[in-house]
Amino acid sequence: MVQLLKVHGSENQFFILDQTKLETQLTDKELSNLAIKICNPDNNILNGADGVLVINDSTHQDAMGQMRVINADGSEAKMCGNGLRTVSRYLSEKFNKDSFNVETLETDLEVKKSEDLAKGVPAFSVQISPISFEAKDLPFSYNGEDEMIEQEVPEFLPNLKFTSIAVPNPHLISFVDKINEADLGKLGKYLNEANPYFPEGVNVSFVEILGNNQLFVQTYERGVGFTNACGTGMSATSLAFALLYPDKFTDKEDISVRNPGGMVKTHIELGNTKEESSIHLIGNATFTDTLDIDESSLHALDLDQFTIKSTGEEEDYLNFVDAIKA
Ligand SMILES: N[C@@H](CCC[C@H](N)C(=O)O)C(=O)O
Repeated sequence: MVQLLKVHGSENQFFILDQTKLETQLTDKELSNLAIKICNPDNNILNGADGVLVINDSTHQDAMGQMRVINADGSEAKMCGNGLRTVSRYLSEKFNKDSFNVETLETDLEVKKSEDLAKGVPAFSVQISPISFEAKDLPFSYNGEDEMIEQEVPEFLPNLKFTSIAVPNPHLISFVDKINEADLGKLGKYLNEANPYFPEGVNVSFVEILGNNQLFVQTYERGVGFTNACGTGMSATSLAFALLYPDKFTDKEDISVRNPGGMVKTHIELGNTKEESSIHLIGNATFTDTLDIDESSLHALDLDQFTIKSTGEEEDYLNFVDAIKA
């Protein structure tokens, strides 16, 4: 028997698969097909998810495990901030450690257990790195520009300005007075189909500034569509906020970032260059259900065979969300 977990960070939903527990690891093709099937809400497995987080042994000694991120459409991303918090909790409980490194596709990231956000709402703080603004790292192409910072791009939407940051997955951010979901959906869809600007697609976030060090972020994710929250998106947005709105930002305090699924905190320290800045993302790591299945059924993608049990944690999370709304 193998056990998968259904988890979320700010209701950005994932299934965790610990490949180290399998006799035969799933191939990349099997992982991609698993994500497409299990994440599709029409298949009625806990209402689907935004992706699958795959845990492997680390390829070297400095990290306690490796995280891979497979989006709901089967594509692979370099990073996932909300997902990394849940993987950190999983590894922390597996190895009984509160502070360690997790290997991701581009680099090792420092993670550590934080104070619970509320009763029954465990939280982790994760480093978000590396940071790049360079067109080649997103990648994007627009009028031969090397970077896109508070740039008007009428081809995207008139009257808005856009900033693009890789952390290292790609983000396009626009600060708006009021989020227009229809515009966000249209632009997100356009930039994640074949288009001349972002050949590998991009996560698109619209941001409202609610006050000093207070943001609301909504994201249309590459490989997924609208999500309740995107951790790397809220992290890249917080850096853009610190750089573009110095009168509203202080590094003495965390930034509070609300999202449709709840709230996270980010901590930004600006560096000598913007790329040398540091970003930490702090938020819930909630395990909602366990899913048991024979390894053979998993390889055969016979997902009707899951035995599913609730952990009871979601009630505490929803109480926390009610409390922050009050
Ligand atoms: N939800 C994630 C980001 C997941 C990857 C993204 N869809 C991409 O393709 O870059 C997060 O919390 O960061």
